[in-house]
Amino acid sequence: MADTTDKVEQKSKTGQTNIAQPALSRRRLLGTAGAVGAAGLVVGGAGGAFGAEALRDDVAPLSGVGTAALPFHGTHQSGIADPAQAHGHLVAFDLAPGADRKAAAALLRRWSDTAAELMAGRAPKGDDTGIALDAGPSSLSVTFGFGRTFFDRTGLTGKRPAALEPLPAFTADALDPKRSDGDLWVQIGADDGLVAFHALRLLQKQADGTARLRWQMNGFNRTPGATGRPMTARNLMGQVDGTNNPKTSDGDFAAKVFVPDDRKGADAWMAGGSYAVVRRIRMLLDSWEQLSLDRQEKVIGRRKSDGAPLSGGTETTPVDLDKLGPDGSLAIAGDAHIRVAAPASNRGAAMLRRAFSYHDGFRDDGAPDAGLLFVAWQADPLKGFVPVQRKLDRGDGLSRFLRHESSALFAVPGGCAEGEYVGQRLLEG
Ligand SMILES: C=CC1=C(C)c2cc3[nH]c(cc4nc(cc5[nH]c(cc1n2)c(C)c5CCC(=O)O)C(CCC(=O)O)=C4C)c(C)c3C=C
Ligand SMILES: [Fe+2]
Repeated sequence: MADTTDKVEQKSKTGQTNIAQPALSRRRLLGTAGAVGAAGLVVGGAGGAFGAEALRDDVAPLSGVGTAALPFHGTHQSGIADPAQAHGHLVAFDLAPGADRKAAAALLRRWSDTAAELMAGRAPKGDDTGIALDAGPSSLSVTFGFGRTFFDRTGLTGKRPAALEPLPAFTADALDPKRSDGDLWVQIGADDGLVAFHALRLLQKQADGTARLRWQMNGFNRTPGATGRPMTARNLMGQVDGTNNPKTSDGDFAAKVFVPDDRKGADAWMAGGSYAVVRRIRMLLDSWEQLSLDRQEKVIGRRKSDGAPLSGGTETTPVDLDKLGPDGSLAIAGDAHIRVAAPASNRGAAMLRRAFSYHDGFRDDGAPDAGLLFVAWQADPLKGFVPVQRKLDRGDGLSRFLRHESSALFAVPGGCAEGEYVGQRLLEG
């Protein structure tokens, strides 16, 4: 998951703007006041002496979540380097029989135009459902990608990137083909559930006749403002997840995540783009929750409370994989998830993890059908997800609590300029 520490500052770094909205709805203002009031109640309830201490600087002021907007136009698509939003929809479509390259281009144009309007907080052109009428953009992002099968169906086989070769089979895979792969992929994220669903519904309607829904998954993350101490998000196992992601401020961030601009040959159209590996990973929460806190922390190699590595320090302290404990054993166990997944254990292989949690009810045995919609972004899957998953698949401490249930790989082109649409360089180049 993308690092969400110091979210306000990071959002501005990644191009997010706050749209001035003089007409904030009454309900929105009441909601903010209500949240502040609730925080006040907690402070008051904790007693007088503690009340003063609770007014510490590290409690962030609540802000208008609805006013934040991400840019649709630019070098890269939004929804990659930006912090993951509170609500997510991942959707794959297959082209309808007879839909050709021209039809696909028209669809990407329709989708891009609509996404640009919605992300700016404007009403879409044409018919609207009204689902998000009184809401601001709420950090909406809409990100489009192409699956391997798209290229044959549109006569573009010659432009299919080598990086879209199918992912290798892993021994722990229990993949459902109906919820895997797809010709087209749309990732929608927003900090408001109605704004996210509104985008999903409009794009689905606009696909009518050209593309059919193949699979759809819904996810969530912590809502901005839900905690007074904004930090890296937690997953459904309770772990702080996303700490050691590449940071946008790292000198080599772009090299790890985005396809370089000087790309030549069949996949030159992918300049500024990225490859998304999408995996629905169910967590075996009944088994996981039976582990003691100590065992859970050893499985990951980090403390559960604050995400600090077991080699010492705070969440952001670099991990010391060589550190020995007082008894002479490794502070971070040999099979700890962060040891096995670390770039240092995988010849530098790195990816940007930007996940959503999911909960789809309960299975027949009563276990939660819940886990992670794992989305990993990288310039080349063979230098990111693939070598790391190969290593994890040999059995890190976490693997026995996970089931990989679906998988897909998409080529996500760079962003487009105003007046253009995402994928234009592929479809018209
Ligand atoms: C193939 C790549 C990875 C899969 C699949 C994966 C699944 C997965 N991970 C967690 C929880 C955590 N992962 C953490 C770190 C981490 N994970 C990967 C890769 C995959 N994880 C990497 C590359 C790293 C960073 C390693 C490092 O350099 O230190 C952590 C620790 C905090 C963090 O750095 O993010 C947690 C927690 C779950 C629950 C999961 C599948 C459901
Ligand atoms: Fe992980």
